[in-house]
Amino acid sequence: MDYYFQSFQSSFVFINFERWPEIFFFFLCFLSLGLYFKHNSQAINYWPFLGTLPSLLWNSNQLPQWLTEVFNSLGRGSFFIDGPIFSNLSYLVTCHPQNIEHILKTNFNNFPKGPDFKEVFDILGDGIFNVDSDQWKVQRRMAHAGFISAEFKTLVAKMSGKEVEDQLVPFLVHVAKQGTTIDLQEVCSRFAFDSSISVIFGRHERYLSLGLPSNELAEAADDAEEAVLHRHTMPVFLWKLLRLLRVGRERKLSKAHKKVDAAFHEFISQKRVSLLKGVKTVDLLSSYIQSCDDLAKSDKFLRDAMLSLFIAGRDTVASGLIWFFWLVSINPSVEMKILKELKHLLFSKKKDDEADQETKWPWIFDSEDLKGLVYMHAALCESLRLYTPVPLNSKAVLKEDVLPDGTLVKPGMQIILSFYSVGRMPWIWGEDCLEFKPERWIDADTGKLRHEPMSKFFAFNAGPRSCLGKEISFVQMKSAIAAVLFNFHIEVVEGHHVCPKPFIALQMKHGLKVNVKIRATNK
Ligand code: HEM
Repeated sequence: MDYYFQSFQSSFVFINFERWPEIFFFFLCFLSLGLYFKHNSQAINYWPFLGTLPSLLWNSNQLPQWLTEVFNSLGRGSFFIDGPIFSNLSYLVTCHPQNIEHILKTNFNNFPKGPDFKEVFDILGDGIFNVDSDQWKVQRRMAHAGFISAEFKTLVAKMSGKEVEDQLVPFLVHVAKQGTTIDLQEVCSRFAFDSSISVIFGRHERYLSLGLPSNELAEAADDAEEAVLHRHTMPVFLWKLLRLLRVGRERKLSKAHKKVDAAFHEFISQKRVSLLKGVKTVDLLSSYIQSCDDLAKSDKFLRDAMLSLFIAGRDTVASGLIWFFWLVSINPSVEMKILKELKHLLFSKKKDDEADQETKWPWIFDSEDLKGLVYMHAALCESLRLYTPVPLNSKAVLKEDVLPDGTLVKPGMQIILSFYSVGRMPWIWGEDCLEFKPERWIDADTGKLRHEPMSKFFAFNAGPRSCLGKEISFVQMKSAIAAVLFNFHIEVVEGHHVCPKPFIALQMKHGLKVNVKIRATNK
């Protein structure tokens, strides 16, 4: 025992304490290299001192794809991203369906959005996306009341049909006749903007029309979203400093903020006036104002609430549509099956004496009829699975908890739910997970939609905070899809490179350049 004590003492003497910084440095190097070799996979690197932060920053422009690569290379559904030593920065990233279910449903109260989310998305104010607990409950109750009203649902169906008939289809007819190449992503984005404004404010903006007019609100929203996204690619202190100094994208954001505020305050005051005059309109803003809730007396409350709904509806629907059109264009057999289903629907609607008559062109389907189309629904779900419009979601942790896959999470930690990766894991969807196969949603025996895939499909979130606009977004997307595919043939320009660009919703980095051909009239 003495011997050990003495040798311990002598080694103590041997260490020159004036050189402790070097010793400490070498100790850290040793530790970090150990971690580097222990944890490194091809897709993620644990750097000495810096943790995984360099990998995260390096891949911040293609986060959903990179996270998917890491999951695949590690061969598991959860991993940690750690910041530099002593930084306290720790993210758990997961795509494990049971973890996601646990976080979004089973132990919902333990995983709020947290204050960081609100800080980055400060432009949304106290809208539904930015709030937790009681504030969220109030917003959810008011929004829910608007969404479930039968009158509102009827109006959405009517308005979607009208936007398709009066704007989308005439625009494509013109393009097809001119033979010009267009960016279909821009068309989808304009269509979604108009749909969103009509559902929320009952207004017809006609952002999608010949000549592609400019629109201050749409452009301000784009600028704002781009700047908010940019905040994710730099340390918090840096974007806060840029905000304080009002330079770069932060300057753009502040200008966009003012423009959005001005437009929304104008829409709100006009709506108040028209409701006072007794003009009856069915839209979400009217439903909030007429709710008689004290909160609805505040223009600031309405501005925040409507802005969240606007962002929720515009970007997601545009994203859902563009990836669908692209996937269908490169999978002609799927396109044929959708057309077959549409033709069948059309002929079943024709009266006996009309059966032999030429079908009027362009043909616009009634959105109510589209609800029953199994194959189209399956194809749309399949496209949302592969190109999930909201690729990532983030949650904070209140109390320590163990997730179903055994991962321990602690207060202060941030969790990233990678919905994009969920759809691309062979162990979740099978070896053919990267293939566009609507059939996986259909029961081969009954020909009906299968329920099982829904348990691992998080495109619309899940649990108490699941998407309130799911039903109306299907109505809007199906109306557009049916009209576009039935009346036109979309050809992607040869050599056009398609790759995802995360925006608030998943977009195409280079847009989608297409030529539009008129499809031969169907009898
Ligand atoms: C393809 C279309 C859509 C997709 C994929 C989608 C997806 C989602 C997702 C993932 C969330 C959770 C977001 C979060 O927790 O941060 C969400 C929430 C929400 N969505 Fe959608 N959405 C779509 C369309 C719409 C539309 C058209 C509206 C309404 C105009 C809408 C209204 C909402 C609302 C109000 C919430 C907040 C729910 C809450 O926090 O309680 N969504 N949506």
